[in-house]
Amino acid sequence: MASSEVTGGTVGSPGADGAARPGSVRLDHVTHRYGRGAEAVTAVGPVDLTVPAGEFLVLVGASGCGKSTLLRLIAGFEQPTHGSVRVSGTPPRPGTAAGVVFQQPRLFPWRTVRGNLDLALRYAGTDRSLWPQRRAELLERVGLEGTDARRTWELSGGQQQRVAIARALAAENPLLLLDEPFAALDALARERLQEDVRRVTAETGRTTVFVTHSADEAVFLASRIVVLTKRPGTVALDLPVPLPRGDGDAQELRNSADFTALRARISDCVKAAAS
Ligand SMILES: Nc1ncnc2c1ncn2[C@@H]1O[C@H](COP(=O)(O)OP(=O)(O)OP(=O)(O)O)[C@@H](O)[C@H]1O
Repeated sequence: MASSEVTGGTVGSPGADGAARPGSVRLDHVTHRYGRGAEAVTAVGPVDLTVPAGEFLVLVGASGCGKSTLLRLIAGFEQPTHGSVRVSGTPPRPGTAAGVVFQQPRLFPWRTVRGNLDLALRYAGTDRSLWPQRRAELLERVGLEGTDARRTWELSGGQQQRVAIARALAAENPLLLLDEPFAALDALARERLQEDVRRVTAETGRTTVFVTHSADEAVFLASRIVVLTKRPGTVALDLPVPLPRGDGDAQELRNSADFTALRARISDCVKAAAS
C-alpha cells in the first residue's frame, strides 16, 4: 500500500531552519539494513520524515515493519545504511540525543526510585544541589510523589514505567522517544499512563516520537500519525490528527464520534499496509 494522505512526511515541514530547532527530527532517504550478504535484512526505508519541534508523532505498523528500528536510528543507537538522520539539526549521539523509554522499564532493581533518578540527573549534568528539587518535580509529574525511598521491585509494572518516564524526562532533553512503553500493562494502567504522557508532553512542550501497534493508542496520543508499510517499512499514511489536545475530558474524547471514526480508519490502514 502506497497511498497516503500526505506523502513524504513533509507535513508541517519547518524548512531548513525549523529542522534544526531543538527537538526537531529529520530523516532524509533513510534506509537501514541489518546483517550482510545472504543474511541481510532491510528493516526500513527509504523514509523521508520531518518532525517539527513540539509535535507528538506516533508511528504505527504491524509487527516487524521497522518501527523500533526507526526509533533507534533517531536515538542514534543505529546508523542508517543510507541517508541521513538529524536531531536538532545534527547527527544524533546515543544517550544524549533524546530521552528514551522502552517496553520494559529497565530500571536498576537494586536501587531505590531516588537512586534511579539521581543516576539520570548525574548523567544529565544537573548540579547536585538541585537534585532533591528536580527529583520531587519529576515524581510529581508522573504521579509518584513520595516514592523516593521505595525499591523499584516493590512497585507495580505501571509505577515502574512511570519511573522510567521520569528518568527519561530528567535530562530535560527536548526530544522524547517511547517504544511501546505500555505494551506490558493492563488496560486500565495503560489508559491512565496514556493520559499522563499526553499531559506531560503538552506541559513540557517536548517533541515526542511514540511507537505502538495500537490504533486506539495512536489516535489518543498523536498530533500526527504515520502508518508504516510491512518490512521494509516506508510511509503508507501521514496524517495530522485534528482532535482537541487541551485539558478536556479523556473519556469524552475516547467516546467521541471523531475519535472512533479515526481509530477505525487507522486500524484499516495498518491492516492494508501490512498486506
Ligand atoms: N539487530 C537486528 N539484527 C537483525 N535483524 C533485526 C535486528 N533488529 C531488528 N531486526 C529485523 O528488522 C525488522 C524490523 O524490526 P523492528 O524491531 O524494527 O520492527 P518493529 O516494527 O518494531 O516490530 P515489533 O512491533 O514486533 O516490535 C524485523 O524483521 C526484525 O527481525
